[in-house]
Formats: sequence, structure tokens, C-alpha cells
Amino acid sequence: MLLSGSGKPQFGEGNREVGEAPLGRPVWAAVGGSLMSLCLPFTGVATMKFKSPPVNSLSLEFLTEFSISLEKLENNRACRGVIITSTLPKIFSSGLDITEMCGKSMEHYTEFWRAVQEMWLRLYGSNMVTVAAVNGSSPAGGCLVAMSCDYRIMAENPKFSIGLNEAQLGIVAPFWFKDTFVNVVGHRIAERSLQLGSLHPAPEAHKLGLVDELVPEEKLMERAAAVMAQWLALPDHARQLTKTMMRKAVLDRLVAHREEDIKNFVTFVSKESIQKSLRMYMEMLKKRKS
Ligand SMILES: CCCCCCCCC/C=C/C(=O)SCCNC(=O)CCNC(=O)[C@H](O)C(C)(C)COP(=O)(O)OP(=O)(O)OC[C@H]1O[C@@H](n2cnc3c(N)ncnc32)[C@H](O)[C@@H]1OP(=O)(O)O
Repeated sequence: MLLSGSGKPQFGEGNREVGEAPLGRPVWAAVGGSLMSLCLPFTGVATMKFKSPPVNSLSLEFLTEFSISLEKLENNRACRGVIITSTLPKIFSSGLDITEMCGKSMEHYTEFWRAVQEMWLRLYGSNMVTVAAVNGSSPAGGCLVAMSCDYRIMAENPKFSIGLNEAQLGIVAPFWFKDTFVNVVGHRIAERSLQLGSLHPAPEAHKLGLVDELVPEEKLMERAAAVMAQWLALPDHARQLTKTMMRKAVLDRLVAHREEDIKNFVTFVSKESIQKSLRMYMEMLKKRKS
């Protein structure tokens, strides 16, 4: 992941790389990380770029850095918004790292699932304006990241797809993935899409309301910055209280059932039948490649 931000509220500047200094003035405050570089901006707008090849899988390490980055931005009063995107061509995020759910100990599953929960609680509950610039495919956990943002813009490439495809892996999207999905697309579309484990090509995702708009890939960041400017034009307190009002019930539900949810996950994923499904799915991915 890579995080960047810049000088004054000039929204086109949000994705400049670390260390770049226009007019000879340093505009970045950089904080390094193994999977990301984190730059705390003065504009009020950060750009977070996933950069974990080959497919930006959400591993334990990735999730931990993601949560820490969000916390840093959240605690920086100068930061009012974040645009989330990927540096990898064609992939926003491939979702949860399946290898974290295969052949590991109960302790590992517990730690992993707590990290998934933590990331979602921070992102869905963020006070910042969050815009997902979805520049590639975004299955399952990747879709959750995008859906947890306030607004989604996707590159209009029909080869890119997004959705909660858990059922295709023989696993079940947890209730808070489902709640987030329902809040974005409504109950009927969520019910059908979840049961079928559908991955929707970008144009279909737009039609269903899973993404808010499609733009040519080269216009994605420019459009994300424009949307961000529009959302930031409102007073923060009014927008934040409204966001809390809309999302609190769903967030509270996980907070109230967090330990139970971890127990359910660990029990579920430890089952030999589930382990077998996940191994077969990984095999299928490898075969598809060769
Ligand atoms: C009761 C309630 C209880 C709760 C029950 C439990 C709930 C769990 C909820 C789960 C949520 C999830 O996110 S589950 C994850 C769902 N994700 C997916 O289904 C995505 C699967 N991946 C893909 O479709 C594709 O890889 C895609 C992302 C489009 C990129 O395609 P490409 O052709 O560019 O790349 P590939 O060749 O396929 O992949 C490159 C390499 O990355 C690996 N790879 C790809 N996706 C991966 C992934 N998610 N995790 C690990 N590794 C992955 C491949 O195996 C390859 O490895 P090598 O061959 O070694 O190079």
C-alpha cells in the first residue's frame, strides 16, 4: 500500500508519489511501512494506494497496515478525506488472502479474523470522506473495502468485476459483509447476488448500484478528486453525524457480537470440508492460469 497527500486543497494533487517536491518545497510528510508508504497530507485529502503484488490480497500483515494507516489518518485533524485505489494494473484487491485461511492454527485464524473486523470497523466507521477509485477487479473482501467507502467510482472496463463471490468458494459471507452489501444495493439485489456468489462486470455493477459511477480508467483519479471536493464542501460535523446515523446500527451489531463472530469464523474455517473447498479453489486458480 502507498499513501500520499499534498499541500493546499488542490484536488488533482492527491496521488503524487512520496518525495516529490514541486517548486522545491517539500509537501509530503512520509511515514514508512513494509507494505506501504504513508504520507500525511496538508490538503486534507490522502490517497491510499494498495501495492501488494501480485493481487493485493488482504493478508494479516496487509490488514494490520491498512488499519494502522486509517488510524493515523483519522487521528490527523488536518486529514478530511481519503481516496483508496491500487497501484497494480487490473486489480483493486483480490479480497482476503485465502492462504491465511488454509492449514493454519486456531490462534492464527482468530488473529486473522480480528484483523479483518478491525479493518472494516475503522473503514466503515471512518469520520473521513472515503472514496474508492476501483481500477480493477474487486472480489469478496476487495468488494467489502470498496463498499465500506462513501462513494465508489469504477473504471468502465467490462473485464473488471466486483461482488461478494464467497458462495463460489463454498464459504459464506459473514453478516456484516451482508449488512454492508444490503446498505449499498438493497435487500433483493443483495439476496440474489450473495446466494449466487455473483461477480458483476463493471457495467452491471453500475446498473445494480454496487458502484456509483463508471469512468474511463485514465479519468478515474481526476473524477475521484472532484467527487471528494464535492463531499468536502459540506461542514464536517453535519456530514459526519449523518454518516454515523446511517451506519451506526450495522457497526454496533458487529461490535456487540465480535467475539461470537470470531468463534463462528474459526469453527467454520477449521472444518475439513471448508478446508477442502478452499484448497480446491486455490487449485482452480492455479489451473486457470496454466
Ligand atoms: C459463519 C460465518 C463464517 C465466515 C466464513 C468465512 C468468510 C470468509 C470471507 C471471505 C472473503 C474473501 O475475500 S475470500 C477471497 C475471495 N477472492 C477471490 O475469489 C479472488 C480469487 N482470485 C481471482 O479471481 C484472480 O486471482 C484475480 C484477483 C481476478 C486476478 O486474476 P489474475 O489472472 O490477474 O491473477 P491469478 O493468476 O489468478 O492470481 C495470481 C496469484 O495470486 C493468487 N491469488 C489470487 N487471489 C488470491 C487470494 N484471494 N488469496 C490468495 N492468493 C490469491 C493466485 O492463486 C495466484 O497465485 P500463484 O499461482 O501462486 O501465482
